[in-house]
Amino acid sequence: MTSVLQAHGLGKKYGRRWALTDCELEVPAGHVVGLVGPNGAGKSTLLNLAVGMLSPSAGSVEVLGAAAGTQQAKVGYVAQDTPTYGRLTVADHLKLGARLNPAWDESLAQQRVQHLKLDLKQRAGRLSGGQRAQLALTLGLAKRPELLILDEPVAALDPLARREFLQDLMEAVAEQELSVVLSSHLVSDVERACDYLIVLVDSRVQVSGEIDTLLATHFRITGPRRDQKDLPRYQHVVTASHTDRQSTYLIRTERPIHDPAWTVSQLTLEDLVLAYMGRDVQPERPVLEVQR
Ligand SMILES: Nc1ncnc2c1ncn2[C@@H]1O[C@H](COP(=O)(O)OP(=O)(O)OP(=O)(O)O)[C@@H](O)[C@H]1O
Repeated sequence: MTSVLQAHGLGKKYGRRWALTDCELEVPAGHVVGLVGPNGAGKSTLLNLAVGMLSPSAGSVEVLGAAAGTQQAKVGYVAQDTPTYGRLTVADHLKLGARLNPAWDESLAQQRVQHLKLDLKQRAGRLSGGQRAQLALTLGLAKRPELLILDEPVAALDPLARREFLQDLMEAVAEQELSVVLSSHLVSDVERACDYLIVLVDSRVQVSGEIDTLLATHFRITGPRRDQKDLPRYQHVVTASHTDRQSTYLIRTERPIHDPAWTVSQLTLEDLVLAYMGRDVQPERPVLEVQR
């Protein structure tokens, strides 16, 4: 199956500072991919490279099997600031969408506008932030893309609207051949809607893969204090912490853990994400918002 997103040695530099470094990714089609990471990690940079709005400073990126930016009819993109034209009405946006997109689904667009109670005659500049986001998302979905890329699509939505939007997205993925890559700060949204995870921190991909597989291969082990060098080589340490007598490791391994000295526990998605982000949640300065 074609990869929706494939990156090799991908990097982007703004001036002298790298915003994305050595990015290796291969995301298969048919997934809802959650791209998570703290502010400034490089998420928008990666998504902008994927849609061809930025060009790489190093390496390459392909989308749907072709160079990024060359498949615009098949790729929908909703940028972080949910761009709309302030002076145009909601109806104008739909007309524009219909004119610019060969696979435009007018009935889907009308249905969503009605359901969201958006006034067709209202100028976009007079909509609330959340309504503007919904309009931009409607345009993205009605384009009927093969790949929909959404940069923090639900950030401006209220909790109910957020849940409904993610539900719509999952239905669209189930009904049509749609793959989605969305960035989010909310682990709960990723948990609800995504089946594939990419964690990006400090301009590097820390981990990527199907969420079920990641959860089945990561464990917390706790037991009498032991040095990392004394763990088997097939147990890859993600994080380690020690007291005088006890060690706790978060490890990735494909093999069963038989050592009776360890108490083994499964991880939640939140544990896993936070472990790769390299630190615990600090209430006074959260790096990743966790909502239940
Ligand atoms: N146009 C630009 N010029 C210079 N530096 C930039 C530019 N855009 C982004 N950066 C820098 O690149 C780094 C990555 O930014 P990016 O917007 O990709 O992060 P992000 O993970 O999307 O963050 P957020 O979650 O806050 O949206 C940051 O350090 C940012 O300051």
